Amino acid sequence: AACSRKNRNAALHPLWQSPLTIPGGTRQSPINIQWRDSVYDPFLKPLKISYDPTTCLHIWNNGYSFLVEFDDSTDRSIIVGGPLENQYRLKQFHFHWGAINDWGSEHTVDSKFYPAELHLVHWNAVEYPTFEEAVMEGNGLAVIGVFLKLGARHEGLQTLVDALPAVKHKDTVIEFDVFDPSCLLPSCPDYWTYAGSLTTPPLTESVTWIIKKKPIEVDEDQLEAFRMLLFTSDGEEEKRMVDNFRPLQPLMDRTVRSSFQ
Ligand SMILES: NS(=O)(=O)N=C1NCCCN1
Ligand SMILES: [Zn+2]
Repeated sequence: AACSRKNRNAALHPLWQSPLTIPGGTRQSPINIQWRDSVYDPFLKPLKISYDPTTCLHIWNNGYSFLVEFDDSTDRSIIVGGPLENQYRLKQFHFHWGAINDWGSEHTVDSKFYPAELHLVHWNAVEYPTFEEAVMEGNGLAVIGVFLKLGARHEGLQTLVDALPAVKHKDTVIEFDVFDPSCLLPSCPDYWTYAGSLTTPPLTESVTWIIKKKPIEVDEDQLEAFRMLLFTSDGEEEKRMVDNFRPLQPLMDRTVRSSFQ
């Protein structure tokens, strides 16, 4: 239904029943990254990633996406460096994708959508005791975003794709006990970074985004495997899990920095 201007803030995103705009929000995500407006920052360090594949726990369909969750009770899977002042612990990764290949990513680059986007979610366990507390703090989270483009089959992703039929319905889970998510990262070290928010509830403005410049390639069958998941629980009328991305948010008073010239 069309939203008139006056109650635009009351508009809810059909998928998450969450506000399209956070009242007073000044650093919401996702955003369009205008390449020529990003500013090279020579002081940005290389991002250092060290994941222990045995910290992988399970895959579950939470009704928005499918999440691969990790044991974040120790510092065995962490990232450090880049724009970050502390080290951050890996908690989970998940994806956003479209019904067709023309869209699906949350961030865009020069207004171009990719068919899907991977988010690796980390929290600042140096300064905060739990993920739930870190979610409420401006420097609480760091999310690495990786674009997926249509191309060659991705062998590392395939082990994940093979497990998806077991989590077809909302609130289903399958054990997944060894996986190294660094196989899902492009080899190129280049990234953009900016201060933003979670793109699904609680939408808090607690995320240092690190968006990789280069996409990874996946093939059509692998994208189709994402699209056969369901938003709905077993026994309900089936709704395919597609278009689970939040609309673009205003940049406001922010600069996107690049680690490359
Ligand atoms: N798409 S996102 O920004 O990663 N949003 C998240 N919300 C809940 C906690 C994990 N991540
Ligand atoms: Zn996400």
